[in-house]
Amino acid sequence: MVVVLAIAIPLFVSSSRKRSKTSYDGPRDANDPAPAPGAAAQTERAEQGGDVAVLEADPSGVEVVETVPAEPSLERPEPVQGRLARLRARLSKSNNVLGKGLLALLSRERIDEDVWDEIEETLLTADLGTDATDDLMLQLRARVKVEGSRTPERVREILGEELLALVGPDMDRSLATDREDGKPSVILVVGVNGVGKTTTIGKVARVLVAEDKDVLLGAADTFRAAAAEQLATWGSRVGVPTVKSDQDGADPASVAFDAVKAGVDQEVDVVLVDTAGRLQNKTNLMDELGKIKRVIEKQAPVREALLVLDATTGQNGLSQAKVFSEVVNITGIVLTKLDGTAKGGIVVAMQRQLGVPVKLIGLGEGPDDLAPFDPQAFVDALLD
Ligand SMILES: Nc1nc2c(ncn2[C@@H]2O[C@H](COP(=O)(O)OP(=O)(O)OP(=O)(O)O)[C@@H](O)[C@H]2O)c(=O)[nH]1
Repeated sequence: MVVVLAIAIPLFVSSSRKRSKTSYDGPRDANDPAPAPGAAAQTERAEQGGDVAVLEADPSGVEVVETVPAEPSLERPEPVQGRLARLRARLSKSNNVLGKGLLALLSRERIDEDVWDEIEETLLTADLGTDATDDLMLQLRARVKVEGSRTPERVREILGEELLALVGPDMDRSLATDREDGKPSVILVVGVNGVGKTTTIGKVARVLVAEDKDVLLGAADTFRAAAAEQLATWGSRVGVPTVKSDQDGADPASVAFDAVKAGVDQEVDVVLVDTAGRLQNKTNLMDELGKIKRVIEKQAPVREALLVLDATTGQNGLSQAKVFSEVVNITGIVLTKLDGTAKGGIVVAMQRQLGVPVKLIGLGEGPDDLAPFDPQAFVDALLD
């Protein structure tokens, strides 16, 4: 099998990233090994605008081809700070149903059983799930009773506090993106097809580049040939290399192995591994993902397994989610397409069902439309 490692070398780096980091062809950090003989000449040729192809024998018998297309300039990803605040308008559908709808109902002077029924229906419509809806109803009834007359400001405060408690402000939503024990952090990304895995990996790579991390992508979604190409394109826009196979239907575990090996050899901070979601049955899925994880862990532990879920599928996504969580130890959820749904309550439902935090949310198709999930900013966006 031939594995292609596509590395985009910029001619002009407009961002503040260190020039050498984007090429991964020489000493990038203080602790990096000395460059291989010829590396300087290779970089020089690339800087002059030429393509470079390096063939080398991999100890596992896999032929590795390294191509270095010259790129005029790299994109500069947006800083991550305050992204959810910037993207809050994208939650407008959820905001109208969950936030504004509830605020209006709870602000009524008299809240009789009919109004409570409407409140319950609103929560269920927003896909909060029955458990969370029951809990929130209990809390709201108790607080409204104690409160007596309510100003709109007070209603907003109460609802804000209760929604925040439901979303779980204390869950650890950090991503493992630092090297540990001299190894890169490997992040495995799983989920059914079409939920936005490849797009999410591309966006996460940009987030990491904005944080000045060295990143490498592994295209272990070998089911759809275009997926690997799509991933490599995302990477090349920000100078991140992709390890992929040039063969349709290649063994995904083998690509994952090569990607992590390249990540270890090149001393990157993070290796993000894309996987295919099109698997006919659970046994097949278990076998394939299990194998991918095993071969990766011959070289470095999988520090994160992110499950990507499409928010627009609502409660239907939950059964898929459960299957994946039985196969791999999910450490976080990425909820995509929250910009296209009124069902913002799905954040709470997913977390409750799977017992793991939503770490990232997708709020559009743009390259920087992915935000770290911040419970307070999320609740504020729903209510304001
Ligand atoms: N509106 C919106 N669209 C999104 C978001 N995330 C991904 N998409 C779109 O969803 C579609 C599918 O995304 P992919 O990344 O190809 O999905 P995938 O899970 O990798 O699919 P396969 O490779 O077929 O398994 C694309 O058109 C994306 O642009 C999001 O947060 N909001």
